[in-house]
Amino acid sequence: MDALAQMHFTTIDYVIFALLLASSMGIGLYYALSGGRQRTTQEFLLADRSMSCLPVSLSLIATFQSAVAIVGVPAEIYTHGTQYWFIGCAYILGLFIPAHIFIPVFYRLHLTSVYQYLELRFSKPVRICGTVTFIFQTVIYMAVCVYTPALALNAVTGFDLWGAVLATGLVCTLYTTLGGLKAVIWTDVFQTIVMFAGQLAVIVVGVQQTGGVAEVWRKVSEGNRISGIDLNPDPTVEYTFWTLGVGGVFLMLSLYGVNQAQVQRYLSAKTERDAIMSCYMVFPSLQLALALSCVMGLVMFARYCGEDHFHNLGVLSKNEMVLYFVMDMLQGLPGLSGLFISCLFSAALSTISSAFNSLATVTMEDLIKPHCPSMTDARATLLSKGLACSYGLLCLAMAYLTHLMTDSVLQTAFKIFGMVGGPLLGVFSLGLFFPWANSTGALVGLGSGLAMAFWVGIGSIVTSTSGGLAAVSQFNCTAVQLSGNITTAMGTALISTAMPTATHSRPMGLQRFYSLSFMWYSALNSFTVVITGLVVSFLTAFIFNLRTNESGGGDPRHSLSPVGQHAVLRTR
Ligand SMILES: CC(C)(CO)[C@@H](O)C(=O)NCCC(=O)O
Ligand code: NA
Repeated sequence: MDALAQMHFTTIDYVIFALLLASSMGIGLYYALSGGRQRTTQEFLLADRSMSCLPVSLSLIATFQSAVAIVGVPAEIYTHGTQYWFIGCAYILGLFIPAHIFIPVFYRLHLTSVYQYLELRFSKPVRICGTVTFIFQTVIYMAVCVYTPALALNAVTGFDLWGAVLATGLVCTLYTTLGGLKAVIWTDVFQTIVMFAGQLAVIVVGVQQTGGVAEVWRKVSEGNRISGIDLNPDPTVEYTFWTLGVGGVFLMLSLYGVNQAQVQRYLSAKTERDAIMSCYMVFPSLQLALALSCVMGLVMFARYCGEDHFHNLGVLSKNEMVLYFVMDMLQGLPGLSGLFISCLFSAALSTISSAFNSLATVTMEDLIKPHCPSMTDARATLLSKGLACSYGLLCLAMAYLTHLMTDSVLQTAFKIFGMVGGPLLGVFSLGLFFPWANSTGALVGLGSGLAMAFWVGIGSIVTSTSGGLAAVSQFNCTAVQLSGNITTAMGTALISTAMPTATHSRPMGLQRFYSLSFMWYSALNSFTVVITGLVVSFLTAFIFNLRTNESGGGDPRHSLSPVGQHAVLRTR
């Protein structure tokens, strides 16, 4: 670890990092003191529904692009090759469907919380269950998000772990509480630019130091990192075209279609057209973000492939590789490591600020307001600020629990999205696409979707076969790296990658079910909700019909009242 201990920040690096935090605070203060001064819930939670499409779109990509993706994707490319890049295909349908199906419905209903839709379409209990599920999902996700950059920074530079967690958590809590959604969106814009700039700078310097684009290309192709399209239909292989391009669409729908954080941004747009445009504009920026992190993984591979001192990486986890690479490469270039650290923290801040604001929104709109109909808007605004602040503090507490994290935060995030976001996508799809689905169906469906999610999810953790490691059959540089003293997860990853596929025994029965690729979690769990929901809706409608017929008739059409409700919803 000697090489690691030498890595330190210069003053200019600290200044750049401090500037990031200060500018974010500044934007928060500006929106606390300008406009309506955050005195109404309309302004605090929905930015007065006055935003244009450009800031909204940059804010949309910032929400789910956290430090998890910045450190996770390059590590994934480094160990598995470029197959992961095919997730870019899922962005097409994953954004087109929200733009033309979800946004028009939610925007025209003039919602504040997306869960109001569930009450209008089904019933109050469905709305509450949806909200609680969302709160659960977001709280664990944001804990991972605030912890990831702090942990990486601590491992590589010795920077105090809890100092970094506290700095992010507190700064973010402050500007979110002061400036409301306007501050959240405009800091997202600023932070997205810093994020792109940091990644781009590292790539440019990395390519230069490795000897140019041609040299990088030669090394990654010799190391077999450029993957062709993998059409293997086996659903237990982590990354194939099917898991990424098809399973990924459901992941994208649960994030960009029905997640409160994103829907709230669509709703803050000044017109429906702006909302749809912003969704379209996410496409190029998200492709850019994906390309930058994939290329970073390739450059990282090109730099370390076959180098002796690289065995140092063996003592790092997958989550720390990128930062090690960056600090190693940028030594002697003051300012650049500060820029990259700012990039990591920008990504994290923009994600957790969205989480705080959306959590405050749903708690206020779905859990508190319905019980206090006489509350004044001034009171509600004050309470929302208190909620945003409390969720910020809760996030710090949760980060403390994230000690138990697995070795890949990227996979952890995808599992959270699939296990909890998947069932939510299912409930909304049930309501939107199946007019005859009823409230009982939705409730039982959501329950079974979550049960299915935790069955497979926990099964995969217990048997720890989740997807296995898609073997890239030849890995030229492995031999050199394995000579180091490899004790940790990343070492294991390399060993498994290097293992010939033949020795990798195929799991059978339940084992096979548990080893389903986590990229399919969203699809599996949302389908479970829809199918169970439909079956239960038919059964309950049938029983209801029997009863009304027994009790001497009544109009059988009454049993189809959900259709009526749906029609009302559509014509509003
Ligand atoms: C969710 C996608 C695929 C698209 O936004 C990407 O941003 C990503 O890989 N996110 C990982 C989770 C995170 O960065 O927190
Ligand atoms: Na982010």
